[in-house]
Amino acid sequence: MELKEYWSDRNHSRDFKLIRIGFVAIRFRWLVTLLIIGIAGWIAVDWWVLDPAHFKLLWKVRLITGVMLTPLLPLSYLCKLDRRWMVMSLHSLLGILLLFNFVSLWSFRDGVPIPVGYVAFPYFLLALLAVLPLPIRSGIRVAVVVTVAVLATDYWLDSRSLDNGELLDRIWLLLCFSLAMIWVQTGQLRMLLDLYRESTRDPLTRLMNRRLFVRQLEDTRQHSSAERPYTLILLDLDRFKRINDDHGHLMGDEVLVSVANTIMDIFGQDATVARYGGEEFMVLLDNTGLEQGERQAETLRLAVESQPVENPLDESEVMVTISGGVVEGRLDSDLTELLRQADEALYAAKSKGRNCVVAHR
Ligand SMILES: Nc1nc2c(ncn2[C@@H]2O[C@H](COP(=O)(O)OP(=O)(O)OP(=O)(O)O)[C@@H](O)[C@H]2O)c(=O)[nH]1
Repeated sequence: MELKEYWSDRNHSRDFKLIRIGFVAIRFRWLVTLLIIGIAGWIAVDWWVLDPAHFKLLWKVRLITGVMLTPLLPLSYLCKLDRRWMVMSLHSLLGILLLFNFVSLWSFRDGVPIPVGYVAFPYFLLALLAVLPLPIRSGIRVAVVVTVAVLATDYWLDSRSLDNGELLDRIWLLLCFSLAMIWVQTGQLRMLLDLYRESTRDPLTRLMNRRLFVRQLEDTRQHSSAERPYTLILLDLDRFKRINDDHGHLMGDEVLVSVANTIMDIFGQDATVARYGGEEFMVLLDNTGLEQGERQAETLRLAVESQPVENPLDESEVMVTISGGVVEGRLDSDLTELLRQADEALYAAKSKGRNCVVAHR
């Protein structure tokens, strides 16, 4: 769990960014729907508590605000596609609501007592925005925008409040609500990150699982070109059942973790590595042709062969080897066919006697 993951979405993977934005978009849509109903529905309360002249002005303000918020509903569907739409939608929401806050408070400028629903609106807004799983940096931005707008509105409409303790009181209250909002938002983000990890990581090796790998593969395919192919390496541990049978499943697990670590040592951040099945691993090398991929698979095979795995129970060593099938993909590749070809190449490597790499040509 790293703090920087909570600080900014720059530290999130592309896949998680898309998932989070999708989640934010759904909550945003509900938020806007509730605000439209709430702001327009409040007309009934105003009719009850305000004098007729004041009511005549404010019901129009409320209705116009509701109408201004409505385009944000279809916009929220675009948010799922691009982060910029999300940022624009959030800014628009804040802009419209803070303008509503300004105009409605302005209508009370003649010394008419302000009903609590209007005084509390900015705090209510901060509480509502807590439902969005935003990183801390975005939460701070929202809090600063709301705080500055509320204080500017106060100053503009009632500069008297600067002379007494009211200003300090407001700042203090806004700070408390802002901190609570950021705290809840971070909690939501953490929950989302935890759920994402649970559903995309293999618990034993901590590599990504097959589900996420297939999504990454599709993403790589879409960004590939004739000059920029990608290569898949399907790896399978040789005679792994025998290791389990001879040394126990605990040792089998130890071997899987050790091979996963070796793959990560060899490829590091340059590749997408997944535990594809029980004793199968998949490596995706972006911007890599077949020959280069084959060479890298061979380097990995040698590394695994030269690193026996120590049995934690009796400190004996177990020799491990892997076989690999290598295949090159293009923009127009059918991924199901590509995976079938990788499987075929792996099968050929097994048939050749194992502990070798075969490329599909
Ligand atoms: N310890 C352990 N074993 C696993 C795990 N997942 C799958 N296996 C075992 O992996 C073994 C795979 O065996 P096989 O498919 O027969 O393959 P193999 O013995 O490696 O033989 P070849 O692939 O033909 O070289 C099975 O015994 C599974 O029980 C796991 O998470 N931990």
